[in-house]
Amino acid sequence: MTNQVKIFDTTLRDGEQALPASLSAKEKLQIALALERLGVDVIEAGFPVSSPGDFKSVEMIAREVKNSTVCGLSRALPADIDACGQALKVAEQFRIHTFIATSDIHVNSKLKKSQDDIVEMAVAAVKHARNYTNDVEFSCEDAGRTHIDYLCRMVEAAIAAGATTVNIPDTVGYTTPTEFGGIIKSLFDRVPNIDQAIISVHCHNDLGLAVANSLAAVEQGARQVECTLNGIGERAGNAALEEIAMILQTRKDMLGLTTNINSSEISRSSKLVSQLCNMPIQSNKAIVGSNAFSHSSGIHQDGVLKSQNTYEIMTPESVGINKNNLNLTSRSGRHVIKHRLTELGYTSADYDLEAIYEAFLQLADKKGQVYDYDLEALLFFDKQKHDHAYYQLEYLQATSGREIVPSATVKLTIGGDSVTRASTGNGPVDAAYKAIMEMVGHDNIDVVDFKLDSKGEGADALAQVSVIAEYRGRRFHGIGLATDIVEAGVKALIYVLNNTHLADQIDLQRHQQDRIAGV
Ligand SMILES: CC(=O)SCCNC(=O)CCNC(=O)[C@H](O)C(C)(C)COP(=O)(O)OP(=O)(O)OC[C@H]1O[C@@H](n2cnc3c(N)ncnc32)[C@H](O)[C@@H]1OP(=O)(O)O
Ligand SMILES: CC(C)C(=O)C(=O)O
Repeated sequence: MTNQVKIFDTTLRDGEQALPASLSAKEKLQIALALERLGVDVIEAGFPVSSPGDFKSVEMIAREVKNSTVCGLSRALPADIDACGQALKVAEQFRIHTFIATSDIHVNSKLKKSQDDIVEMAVAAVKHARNYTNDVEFSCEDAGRTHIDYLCRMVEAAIAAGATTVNIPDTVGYTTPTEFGGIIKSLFDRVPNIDQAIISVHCHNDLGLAVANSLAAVEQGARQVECTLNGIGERAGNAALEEIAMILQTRKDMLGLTTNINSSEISRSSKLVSQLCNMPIQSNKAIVGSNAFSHSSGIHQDGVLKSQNTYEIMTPESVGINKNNLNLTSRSGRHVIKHRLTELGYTSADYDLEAIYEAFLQLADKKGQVYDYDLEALLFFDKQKHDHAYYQLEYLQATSGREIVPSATVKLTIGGDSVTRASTGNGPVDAAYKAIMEMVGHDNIDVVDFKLDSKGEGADALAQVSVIAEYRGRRFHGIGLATDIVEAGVKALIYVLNNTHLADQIDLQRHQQDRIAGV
């Protein structure tokens, strides 16, 4: 048996299921490219049949990603599998992942079919997927609560039908490590054709055991782990990729296993996901929490100063965290910005130095000192900027205070034309939003959530606003970052508007294609 464990990342599929609003195709692509740099073997990019937007983003990722296998999920239904095949066919290497539940509770109460019917559907689905690719994964949903005899029967049938990876999910995070490891061991002991497929695991964190269960499975021979960055996913989430990767790397002495993960990419990939998904990382989170490499008590600090490994079992650098000792201010030049970005793990292909430097100077003039977080935020927003964004903010002035009516004047570029409006409201953000909505003419956008966070250190922190808005029955997420709260709020709304505009365009294209096809 190989000592290589494949890392199958499902941040864009199971992870996205946990978000209150979908990511845009562009955001998903940004995450997919980060996952590729991180070295994941398989990127589960989405569930193509679920919506035209998901189909498009899977197709876009399939086209752009070259060094990881791109995968799409489907129920055990021909139409779902066909959607995967269509969306993925542009990829250099792709996998179709099909699944059906096998536990009594799901078979009887949800699928309402017999066990024989379910085996038949699974076999037919795997065979159908093999018409598109030789790389087919089959999952027994809720395997953790499936009777072991039936699970063995299903795994054997799926492999005989052509599944090259068989995944054993603990869908509801119910099992304990000894129990889950035991399930994997039983499969290896009892399924006669098991060596013809890779056994994979997909553990949820309902009892906080997702990583421990995945590790127990690997110790029993599983050679693929499904996981997500920062552990995001349905309910309490999935096994955290960064924890699995660093356990295997740090305890190679005991486990003797390797992965293809380039661990120095972990920190910035994790930040990107946290930022785009608006899912803050708890400070004591293993590997990527802000306290993961901080030492606060005297005995620890003394130990670390004498020898870092007294209290650090891995170095911050090994996960891409670099300690900064250069102060970045408006007196800094391009060289130091480039140097710092290189230290943070970015290459010149990741940014436009002139654009970043200009944004940096503006920020430094307002803030004095610019921290790593600020620099990464500038990079992040630079990447977000579409050169031809339909809606762009040109000018904003807002007034508020006691005993006056809050008002705002906003100038936007809309599809290349400049438009200005002024409005009043119950606060400056409300006034600016009213002015924008009037210009945009959307009375069907409903802002359902507005969250303000401070990002960075102390009173110097930047304001980050996250907005969720409903538009034509779907939810869109936007983020805005600025030294000024009103500006951050306006940028977040404009971000949403650009995403709704892209979604409208995808729908329009789809209608045109349907019309041509005579549907
Ligand atoms: C454990 C997991 O994470 S599984 C992945 C979860 N992800 C998603 O659900 C993606 C988002 N979902 C969607 O967009 C929609 O639910 C769709 C497009 C997939 C399906 O929508 P609808 O056709 O309206 O069906 P709906 O979601 O209401 O119900 C699911 C149906 O699929 C059936 N089903 C569920 N799993 C499977 C499966 N693996 N194979 C075949 N059928 C299945 C259910 O029994 C139900 O069928 P029924 O209508 O005959 O009762
Ligand atoms: C579809 C499968 C792999 C899944 O997400 C689960 O069982 O949790």
